[in-house]
Amino acid sequence: MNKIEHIGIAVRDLKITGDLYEQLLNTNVYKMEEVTGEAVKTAFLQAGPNKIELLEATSADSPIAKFIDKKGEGIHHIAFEVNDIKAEMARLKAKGFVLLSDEPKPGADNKLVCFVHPKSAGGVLVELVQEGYNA
Ligand SMILES: CC[C@H](C(=O)O)C(=O)SCCNC(=O)CCNC(=O)[C@H](O)C(C)(C)COP(=O)(O)OP(=O)(O)OC[C@H]1O[C@@H](n2cnc3c(N)ncnc32)[C@H](O)[C@@H]1OP(=O)(O)O
Ligand SMILES: [Co+2]
Repeated sequence: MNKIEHIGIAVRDLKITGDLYEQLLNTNVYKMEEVTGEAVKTAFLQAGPNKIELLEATSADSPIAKFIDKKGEGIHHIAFEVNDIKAEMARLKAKGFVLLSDEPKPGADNKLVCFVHPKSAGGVLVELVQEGYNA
């Protein structure tokens, strides 16, 4: 794992919370993108070297909708950058971590992603992201 690539925050309204975070971080949303495979739309802000990903559900069965229904708005996941997502998935699987997909999936921001079940990671939803994937 190279670094924290982004922190994912579940929000009810991307525009409202995006505006709030622009004030908070004194910066602008630099990218908005829908990820249909995850039933989410995202907004990205940069805080120095760190990235914040705001996520709004696009359907009632979105993981973000379920999360907000259960826990309210707030930090949803931590994403780590990896060099070789398939090798990392194999390494984690061999160590007994529960992965939420057998293969990496297309993510936002031209990434390839996979998730580790929060029950495997001390109650934290962990995302692995590999840079430079072009769907
Ligand atoms: C890929 C696009 C973008 C990117 O970065 O490129 C994204 O990040 S998309 C982010 C949205 N997509 C996902 O989150 C996909 C992975 N998530 C899932 O598959 C589910 O949300 C899952 C399996 C984590 C939970 O789904 P489930 O249907 O099992 O919901 P439950 O409410 O029954 O949860 C079971 C259990 O886990 C706890 N939980 C759920 N979500 C989280 C979370 N984000 N962080 C910590 N814990 C979580 C939940 O509280 C339940 O625990 P319990 O003790 O039973 O209450
Ligand atoms: Co993410």
